[in-house]
Amino acid sequence: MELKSNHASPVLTDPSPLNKSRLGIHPSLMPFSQAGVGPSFSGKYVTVTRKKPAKLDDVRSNGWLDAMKSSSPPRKKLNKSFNSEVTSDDSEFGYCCWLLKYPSALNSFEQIISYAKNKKIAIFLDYDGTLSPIVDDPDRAIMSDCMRSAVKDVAKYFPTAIISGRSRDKVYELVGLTELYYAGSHGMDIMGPVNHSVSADHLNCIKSTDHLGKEGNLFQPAREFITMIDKVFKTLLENTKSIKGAKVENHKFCASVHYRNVEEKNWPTIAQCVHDILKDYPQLHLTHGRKVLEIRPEIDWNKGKAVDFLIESLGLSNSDGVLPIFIGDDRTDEDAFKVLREGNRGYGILVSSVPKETSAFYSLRDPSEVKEFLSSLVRWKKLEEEEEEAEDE
Ligand SMILES: O=P(O)(O)OC[C@H]1O[C@H](O[C@H]2O[C@H](CO)[C@@H](O)[C@H](O)[C@H]2O)[C@H](O)[C@@H](O)[C@@H]1O
Repeated sequence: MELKSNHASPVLTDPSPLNKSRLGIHPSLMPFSQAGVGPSFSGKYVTVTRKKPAKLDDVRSNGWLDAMKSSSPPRKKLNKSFNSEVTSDDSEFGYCCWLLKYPSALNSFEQIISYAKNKKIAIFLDYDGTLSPIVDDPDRAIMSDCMRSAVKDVAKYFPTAIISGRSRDKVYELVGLTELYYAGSHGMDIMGPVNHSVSADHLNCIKSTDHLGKEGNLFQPAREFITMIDKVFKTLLENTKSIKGAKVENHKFCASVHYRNVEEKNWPTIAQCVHDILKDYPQLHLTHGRKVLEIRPEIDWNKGKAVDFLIESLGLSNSDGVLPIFIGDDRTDEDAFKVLREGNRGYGILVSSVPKETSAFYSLRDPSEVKEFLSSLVRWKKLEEEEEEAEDE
């Protein structure tokens, strides 16, 4: 592990960004071009040219199981050379070493705000594992009242959006704050501010109204897939119903199969169910989340593109005076971290209590540190505004 600190400038070299094969997806299941294969959709972002994946008899051989095992960090790891459990002191040491590369955003707060001075900050937040702790039952991933008020406060000072893997309706129901923008299904369902130039540029972007009747720009680049995802969801529900602990969710533009509560000996069966579905739908592909397999449309769209879309919608693109900050904990958040890092544009902050490979720039240990970070931003901004007012008087 490289121990050199990288916190001298907001964005440095990308530490070997994650790619599909490293996420455990066998190359034979990765999308590749073959003209004329798959339906032709009209949307600007649909790039369905994938051939059916080769038949794999055993999901063990294609890397899915390895990816499933590593998809949420174990609390303790075995030290193979000594055949003993790594002590918590060892884990803490490993975490401290990792912090040199991905410094705590709390400890680096002064540095962050000195870079943010005279810039307009835009905040992008993931939900699960970031605003709410990871729990066994996805329906019980409740955000605390103090986190809700921290997010509400932050939205008073900075444009703030939630970008979640859940459906937009579900994440709105969980967060319940009208002052935010919401993107569901990993950014495939965005309700952003009205911006006429944006809707003209993007197909599938229409004027719409939100839950409270407020007008916004609704962007759904995978609209054509709604019926297909619903069908896939129903099949998954049927095919996994005998697997104890399995849970399937329909997020409208993607479907999730949770195996957190499934005995590990049954994980191959879960993987096989998902694998069998993907064989029938070459227009869809797999991504791995935290103890969850997700089936998504094969379109060129992700949380990173959603961040770009929202920045543009907010009228903040093409400006050096903008500092986007994305806070997330999941592999799907890496797309957003990469967009900010590669464009030298802002800060990705990974929420993790264990060392992880990431394209984020800073880290926070858990949702309670996320809350502290958001509150610190609010305190700093308030003070800055008070000082400006005092100077004007
Ligand atoms: O992008 P996110 O907002 O982080 O959503 C990602 C997934 O979050 C949920 O699952 C995860 O959190 C659950 C509750 O803590 C946990 O039980 C599960 O194991 C995690 O994978 C959600 O249920 C998924 O559909 C989202 O894709």
